Amino acid sequence: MALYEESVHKAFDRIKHSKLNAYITLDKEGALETAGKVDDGKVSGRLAGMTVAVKDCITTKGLLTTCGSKILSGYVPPFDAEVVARLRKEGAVITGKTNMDEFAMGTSTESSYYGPTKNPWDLTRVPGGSSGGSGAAVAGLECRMALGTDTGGSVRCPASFCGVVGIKPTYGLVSRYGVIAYANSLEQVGPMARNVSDAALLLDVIAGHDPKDSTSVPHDACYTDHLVEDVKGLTIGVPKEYFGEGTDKKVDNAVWSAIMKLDKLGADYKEVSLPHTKYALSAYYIIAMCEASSNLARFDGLRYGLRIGKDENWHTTFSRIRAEGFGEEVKRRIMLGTYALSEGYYGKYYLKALKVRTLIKQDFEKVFKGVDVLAAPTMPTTAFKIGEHADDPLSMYMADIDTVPVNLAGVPSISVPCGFAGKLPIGIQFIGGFFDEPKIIRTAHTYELNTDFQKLPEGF
Ligand SMILES: NC(=O)C[C@H](N)C(=O)O
Repeated sequence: MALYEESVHKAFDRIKHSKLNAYITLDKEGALETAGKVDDGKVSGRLAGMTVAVKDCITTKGLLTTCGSKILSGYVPPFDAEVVARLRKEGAVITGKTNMDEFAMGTSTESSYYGPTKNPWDLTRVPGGSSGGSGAAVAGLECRMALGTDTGGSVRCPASFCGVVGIKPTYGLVSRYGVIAYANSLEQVGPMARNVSDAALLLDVIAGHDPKDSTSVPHDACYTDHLVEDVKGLTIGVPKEYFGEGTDKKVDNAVWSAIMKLDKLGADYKEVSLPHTKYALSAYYIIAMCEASSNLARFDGLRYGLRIGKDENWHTTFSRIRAEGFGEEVKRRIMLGTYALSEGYYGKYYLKALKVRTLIKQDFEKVFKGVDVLAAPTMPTTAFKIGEHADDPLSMYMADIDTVPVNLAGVPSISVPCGFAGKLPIGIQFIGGFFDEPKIIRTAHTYELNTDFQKLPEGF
């Protein structure tokens, strides 16, 4: 059997016996077809023959796309998202659609209608979210790389919990055309992979201007050119608000060891402050829920997706479909977002949150005048137990404390493994200024080359 076809068979064999529930939909037939064409020399490109899994909120022509929700049951898009079209153009072998928190709302992948995904390092724990299926599939060798989306940490959190690499690009760098929107002003599609080189390669393919997305920015760069081992003269800022209280001691220590390692390799570090960090979570959740309440108004089951009961008047049918089709967390956010946007509360919540967002952005702009990159924990803890936050949504929101400021500001960040607490991986994030992906990729790559935290979970 030819080389790439064989690698597809291997991946699908692993998936068949997997306990992870990383995928919602598989496309073995399509994957074998593309791999066969690569083997025959009919398809080529920078990702030729490489297996890539795609988060289920990114539309794929002819392939079920559910966003982890019952309301999109049976929805098969007639078009590809721009990022998917770019994958195909470069010869990628798309394995299938990965599990996720419903409409990307969550930090654990537990809110998926299709059941929770398990963490390959410990099956009793969550893989992080909302791109938990992508993180688990990469860590569990069920694909070589994957796409996720990061609205408030959804790529970096599962990267951290699953011991892989994840990038949240600068806002506007990657097209959102064909990405089912949760909170447009915050989200970006980002690569996930087992090492920085693969993540940079995937970013090369998906980044770049797309006239079909009005927020897409013309900006050319080759990220794989920056896979150099060199941090000499680089100044690393260590934001004091990201350490200490609320952060697991083991996470704190691992991140500090990473900073010391980079110092030894020739970088300098200094403590800095991002003083508005403490307001980031509230601002993020208000803005994200407001945008979600507006975005999700389009799901009425009348044109596509779930259709139940017999059709009655418009209002009854519409309400029944939405009541049945959306899960609890999605409903909570629609209601809270609608409330925050309503007359009398709009100024008090939504407008205020936007003002806080500006202050947070300014914090980053100021700090990057004195440092090249920032280093901080990606998550304040390692992967938590499935069900641990089930009855307390607020405690789940709190886990996003270190990731959401980056989305509010629009700057890029990369998460890489930096140690273990017991058998559970810990992640460090390197944050850059606008379009400073080359710098954070160089820092992460140099760090990765000088450490050995790129391990496979036991049994894989
Ligand atoms: N979508 C994300 O980036 C995840 C974030 N925890 C949220 O629920 O909004």
